[in-house]
Amino acid sequence: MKIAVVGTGYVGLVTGTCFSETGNEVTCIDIDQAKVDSLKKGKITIYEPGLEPIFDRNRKDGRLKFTTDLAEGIKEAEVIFLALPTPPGEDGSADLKYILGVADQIGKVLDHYAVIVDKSTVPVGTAEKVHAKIAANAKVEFDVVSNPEFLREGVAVEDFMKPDRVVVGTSSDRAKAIMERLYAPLVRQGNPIIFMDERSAEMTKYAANSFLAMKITFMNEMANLCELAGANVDNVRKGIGTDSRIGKRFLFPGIGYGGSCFPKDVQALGKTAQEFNYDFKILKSIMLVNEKQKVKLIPQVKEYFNGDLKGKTIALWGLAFKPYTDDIREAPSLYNIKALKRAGAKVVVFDPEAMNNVKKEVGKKVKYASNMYEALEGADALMIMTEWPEFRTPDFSKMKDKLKNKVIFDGRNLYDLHEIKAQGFEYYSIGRETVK
Ligand SMILES: NC(=O)c1ccc[n+]([C@@H]2O[C@H](COP(=O)([O-])OP(=O)(O)OC[C@H]3O[C@@H](n4cnc5c(N)ncnc54)[C@H](O)[C@@H]3O)[C@@H](O)[C@H]2O)c1
Ligand SMILES: O=c1ccn([C@@H]2O[C@H](COP(=O)(O)OP(=O)(O)O[C@H]3O[C@H](CO)[C@@H](O)[C@H](O)[C@H]3O)[C@@H](O)[C@H]2O)c(=O)[nH]1
Repeated sequence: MKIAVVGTGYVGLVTGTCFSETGNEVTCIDIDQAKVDSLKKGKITIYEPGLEPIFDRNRKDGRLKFTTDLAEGIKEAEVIFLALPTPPGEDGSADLKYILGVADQIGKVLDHYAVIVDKSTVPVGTAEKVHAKIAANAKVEFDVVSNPEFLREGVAVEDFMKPDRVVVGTSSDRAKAIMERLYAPLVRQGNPIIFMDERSAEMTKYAANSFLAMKITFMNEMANLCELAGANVDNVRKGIGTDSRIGKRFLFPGIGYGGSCFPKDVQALGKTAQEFNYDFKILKSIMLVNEKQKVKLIPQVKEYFNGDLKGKTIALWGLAFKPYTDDIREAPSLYNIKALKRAGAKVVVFDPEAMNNVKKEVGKKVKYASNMYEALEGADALMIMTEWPEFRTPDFSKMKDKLKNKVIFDGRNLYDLHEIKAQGFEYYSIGRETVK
């Protein structure tokens, strides 16, 4: 099948690359000339484990092409994916200017029947808006389908190629048959394609992200209570996660959720509720708790230094919003850097992948170490922001040699309490007893 993907960012590149792998002819379109030039030369523009070999193979075989020209890119495409940004607008609701702008352009150049697919995360009612925009100019028949994407950064290829489910919202039998054919190689592995109406499909995406954010937030609040009550949240997590009605995943407490999706999508669903005059109380709580949780360790760091961080050097391990990505959008590390700087501390950071992105955002306000141990050289304390695997099994003696004070503030519960005690560290983590 010939398909086009408009927007070649994270989701667009994964979508285009994976669909070329299942034998389709894919053209990815982006307005960013530098991005398209780089992709044409074979230089991948995102860090995503496992994507590069598939990208290389299909590009070389001519199944994966790139262009900045929308009309050329969608020529003869049976399916046109919109994988465009939907950032929060000024009031927190999803900004549809990219989607509707492209829909307007498509209407002007479309010269054959095609299924236009909203792959971006868009509020309920968007498929109708996209339809109206295209219809204003289109001289041919077309359908608009909602097909939200559920991939996670870092495991995006796996999530795309073996989806738990594929959700397709459409009221057109013609579009349904095309989507069924396109997804057949992926859903054949036993994972269902769930057809529904457009509005329910749009709502499903926000429901999934908000539910997961709620699960994490619940555990963060449980962790805070466990600390006060002398319980261990890790035990509680295991105790409830084994109940299949609750499930083991997304129960890990920490310093809040971040990334390009949960924060904006919980906020946008809240805005949708407001539009319909519905007071969705739990969403408000999720956002409030998460804001506080991100900087939860800061008061403990201050207390350790008797309230004064001026002149103290704090080392940060981990900057990305989660491991296996260089993405720092809404990363808790950025909020902690800000809080530490505001309190007068010096900050030295290390992350295996996200250093360049942080340099662009934070510049010279912090010092950049070339490895995890260099970050500790003469530092007064260590804070852990991201659970990269190399931080899980460090050389503790090397750490003790370099750190001025043997103290760790761990936002990701990386270490066993007995082991860290045996190593002689003072250790603060989330929802567990402090080791002194
Ligand atoms: N990143 C994720 O993990 C993820 C997962 C599921 C869903 N989503 C959703 O998918 C959508 C896209 O997210 P993303 O992370 O891929 O965004 P992104 O910012 O990485 O990529 C968007 C791309 O669109 C391009 N673009 C902007 N205007 C354009 C135009 N007029 N024509 C062509 N290209 C244009 C940009 O240059 C950019 O390359 C969002 O709605 C997001 O919520 C993201
Ligand atoms: O038990 C957990 C699991 C996750 N997190 C945090 O939650 C955030 C989001 O993690 P994750 O969901 O793995 O990352 P994303 O790549 O943002 O993926 C989410 O957002 C995407 C964009 O909408 C969706 O497609 C995915 O299904 C959804 O998981 C990160 O800050 C994690 O540190 C926790 O604190 N505890």
